Amino acid sequence: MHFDIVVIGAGSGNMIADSRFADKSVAIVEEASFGGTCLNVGCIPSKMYAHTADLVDAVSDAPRFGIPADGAVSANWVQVRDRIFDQLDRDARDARRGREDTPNITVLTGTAAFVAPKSLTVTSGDGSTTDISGDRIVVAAGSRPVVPDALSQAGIDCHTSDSIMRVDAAPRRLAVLGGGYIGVEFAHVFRSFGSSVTVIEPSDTLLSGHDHTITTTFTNTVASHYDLRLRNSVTDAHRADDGIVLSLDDGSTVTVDMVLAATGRTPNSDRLACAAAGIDLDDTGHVVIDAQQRTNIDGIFALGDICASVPLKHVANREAKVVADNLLDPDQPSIMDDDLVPSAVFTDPQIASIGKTEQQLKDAGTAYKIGVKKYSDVAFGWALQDETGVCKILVDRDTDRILGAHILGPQAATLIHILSVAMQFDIPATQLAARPFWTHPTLPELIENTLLELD
Ligand SMILES: Cc1cc2nc3c(=O)[nH]c(=O)nc-3n(C[C@H](O)[C@H](O)[C@H](O)COP(=O)(O)OP(=O)(O)OC[C@H]3O[C@@H](n4cnc5c(N)ncnc54)[C@H](O)[C@@H]3O)c2cc1C
Ligand SMILES: NC(=O)c1ccc[n+]([C@@H]2O[C@H](COP(=O)([O-])OP(=O)(O)OC[C@H]3O[C@@H](n4cnc5c(N)ncnc54)[C@H](O)[C@@H]3O)[C@@H](O)[C@H]2O)c1
Repeated sequence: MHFDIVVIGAGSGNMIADSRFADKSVAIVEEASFGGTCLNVGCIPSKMYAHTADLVDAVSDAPRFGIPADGAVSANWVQVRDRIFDQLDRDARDARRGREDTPNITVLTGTAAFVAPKSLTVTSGDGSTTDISGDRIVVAAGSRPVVPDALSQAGIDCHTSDSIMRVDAAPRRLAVLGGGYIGVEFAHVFRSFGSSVTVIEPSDTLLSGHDHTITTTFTNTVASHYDLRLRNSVTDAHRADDGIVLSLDDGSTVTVDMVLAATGRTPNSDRLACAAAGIDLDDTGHVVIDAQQRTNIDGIFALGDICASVPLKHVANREAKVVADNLLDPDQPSIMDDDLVPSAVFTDPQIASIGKTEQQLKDAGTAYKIGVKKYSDVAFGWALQDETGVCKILVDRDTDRILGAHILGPQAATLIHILSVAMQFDIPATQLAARPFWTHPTLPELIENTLLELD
C-alpha cells in the first residue's frame, strides 16, 4: 500500500492529519492505544491521580485551619483508578474510531519498522505483516521507560509508569527508583493512598536538574514524607517471605511490596529500525532534527519524545503543528523554537520553572540580579498558611530581561505562565513589576514582590 503521508505513532502524531489534509491519503500506524503516552499512561492519568492526592492532603491538613477532621484520610484506589481509566480508555477508543471513520485516513494496527527510507513493514499482534510506503513519513513513535539492570537481571517484577497506575491496590510499601519527574509525582500519589514510600536516588537531591533553591527546599520539605535514600541506587534484589528486598550502594537494604522504576526513558528509534532508513540518531538514540523538524532524509520528519528535543507534551504538540505546516507548505517553513519551555512537576509541593537556573548563569559567567520571595511574604500565602513555598527570579543585570524563574508551592504550575508570557514577549522585569495591576490578595503578587526585590 502506498500513501501520500505515513504517520508512525498516534500520540502527538495523531494531531497531524487535520482537515487541511483531506485531499491526501494518510496512513496512521499505531501499535497500542490512540492518544499515546500522554492520554494513556502519562500526563493525564498521572495528573488525575495527583489532583486526587492533593485533595487527600488538603483534607489531612484541615485541622491546621481549625476544621476538625478526625482519623487518617485516605483515598479509595479502585474507585479512583476506575474513574480515571473509564474516562481515558473511552477517549482513546473514540480517538481511534474518529480516525477510522475519516475517508482519507487508513489506520494500521501494529508495530512499524523501516526497511528502506520510505518503506516500512507493519507487524500486527497475530504476526501478520503489511508492507507500506509513503511519499513523506512522520516519525512520532515516542519513548519508553527504562528499568535498571539490577532489577531486570534479578528477575524482579518491576512496575514502570506504563503499568503502575492500573494495579489492583496501592501497595503497603513502595520503593520508587529515581527522584526525577515521575519518581516524585508518584511518590506523592502513593503516599496519599496510604503507601509507605522509599525513594532511591543516586544524586544528592531530588529533581537534581532544577535550580538548587528548588531542589534543596523540595528535598528538605519531603524528607519527612518519604524514606529518602539519596546517593544510592539498587545493586541487587531478591524476593523474600516478607517482600522484595533491595540492596543499596551503601550496604543497606529496603524491603517493599512493589517497586516502581522511574529512572528515565529511551527513544523508540531502535524498535522502529530508524537505522534501516538511514535516519541520523544522536548517541542516546534520539532522532536528530533541524528547526523545521526535518530529519537528514528528504521527506522524513520527526516530532516528540523520539527526537532530540525537550521531552514534554506541550513541546510535542508544537512540533506536530510545525510538521503539519511544513508538510502542507514547505516553501513557507514553520520554525520550531523551544528556547523557553515552561515545565511543571505535579508533586507536593508543586514545582514549576522556565529558563536558566542560577547554576547555569554562574557557569556561563552571566551578570544577573536575583529576587527570592517566600509565599509567606504575601497575603495569599498567609491565607494558605504556607510555610515552604518560594519564588526565585533571575534577571539579566545589563538588559533587565528575565532569564529564569523557579517556583515551589501551591499553584506553581499556573503561576509560571505569567513569567513565560513575559519572557516570550521580552517584557523587561521592572516593567512587568510596575505596569500591570496585581490583584490583591492573590498568589501572582508573589511574582510582583519577587520582581520588586531584585537585588
Ligand atoms: C508518567 C508520565 C507523566 C508525564 N507527565 C507529563 C506532564 O505532566 N506534562 C508534560 O508536558 N509531559 C508529561 N509527560 C511526557 C509526555 O507524556 C510526552 O512528552 C509526550 O506524550 C510525548 O509524545 P509523543 O507523541 O512523542 O510520544 P507518545 O505519546 O509516546 O506516542 C508515540 C506512539 O507511538 C507508538 N509507537 C511506538 N513505536 C511504534 C512502532 N514501531 N510502530 C507503531 N507505533 C509505535 C506508541 O504506542 C505511542 O502511541 C509525562 C510522561 C510520563 C511517562
Ligand atoms: N510533569 C511533567 O512534565 C512530567 C511528569 C512525568 C514525566 N515527565 C517526562 O518524563 C521524562 C521521564 O521521567 P523520569 O522521572 O523517568 O526521568 P528523569 O530524567 O526526570 O529522572 C530520572 C531519575 O532517575 C535517577 N536514576 C537514574 N538511574 C537510576 C537508578 N539506577 N536507580 C535510581 N535512580 C536512578 C536519575 O538520577 C534521575 O533523578 C521526564 O524527563 C519528563 O520529560 C514529565
